[in-house]
Amino acid sequence: MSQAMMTVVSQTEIAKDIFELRLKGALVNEMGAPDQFLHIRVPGDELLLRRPISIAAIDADKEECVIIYRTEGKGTTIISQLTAGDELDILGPLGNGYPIDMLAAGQNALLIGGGIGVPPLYELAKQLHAKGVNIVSCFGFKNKDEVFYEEEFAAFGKVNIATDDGSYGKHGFVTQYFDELDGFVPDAVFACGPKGLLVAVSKTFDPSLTYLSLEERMACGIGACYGCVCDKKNSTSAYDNYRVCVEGPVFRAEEIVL
Ligand SMILES: Cc1cc2nc3c(=O)[nH]c(=O)nc-3n(C[C@H](O)[C@H](O)[C@H](O)COP(=O)(O)OP(=O)(O)OC[C@H]3O[C@@H](n4cnc5c(N)ncnc54)[C@H](O)[C@@H]3O)c2cc1C
Ligand code: FES
Repeated sequence: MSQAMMTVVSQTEIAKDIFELRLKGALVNEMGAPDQFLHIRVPGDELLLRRPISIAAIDADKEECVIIYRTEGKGTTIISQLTAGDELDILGPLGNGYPIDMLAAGQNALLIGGGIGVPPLYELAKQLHAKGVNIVSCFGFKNKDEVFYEEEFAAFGKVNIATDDGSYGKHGFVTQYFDELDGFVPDAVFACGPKGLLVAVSKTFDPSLTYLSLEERMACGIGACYGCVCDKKNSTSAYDNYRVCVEGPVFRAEEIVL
């Protein structure tokens, strides 16, 4: 983990309020595991706390990486105004990403994402595909305007999409369609998205084979403030919990209480 400046290569709005930001810098050489995150200092003097955003793609040859984020408040709105050549102060890469060593060529991985939980699954899909793992992706979005990266994921396997209002793909929550996987039996399940989605995933699939990426509000991002704790299964005291920024953001479903 280092703190360094990275340069904006490009910024594109790829769906409603969803931005794809490509960054360049030596920090990319430290990136590896899918779904580690960057802790970004928002330009200007107004906002003290860094904002955590997952790494969506790593291009080591070009020393570039991609983050994809939704404008939620002041911080992400300021970041969305950056253009090529601007610089960002980044701390990272932070956290433990999705493990992939336990999967071998020919095994099956199911990727499940909700909204802005989809981006961190992209680097995962890339790395699993390179290993020869079969991939099926199931993604849920609010509506057609917010759908993104369908084609990019389709390069790695089948993509099922559902929208809350039925304006694209299947109608309803993506979690309603887990029994329509056409006989695809996952050897591991990887999910990222809102808590309701993570709860449904952990109830549906074997929790020892299911990896969930959690999002908690963060302050330090490096384990010092305990601002991001989540409940540990079978914890022995109120102080026996996990810090999402250090022990996570990815946990096996059987390790945590959602
Ligand atoms: C490990 C990690 C990875 C993340 N990766 C991504 C990503 O790849 N793409 C992306 O769009 N977002 C991601 N987030 C969420 C992102 O950090 C917040 O949306 C962002 O910090 C909001 O900052 P802001 O100043 O724009 O909004 P603020 O003004 O700080 O908040 C605006 C709204 O967003 C909510 N919010 C703020 N932070 C979080 C959070 N951490 N989790 C849930 N809700 C939050 C607030 O409750 C409020 O309603 C990630 C969060 C974590 C912890
Ligand atoms: S954000 Fe400070 S311990 Fe996780």
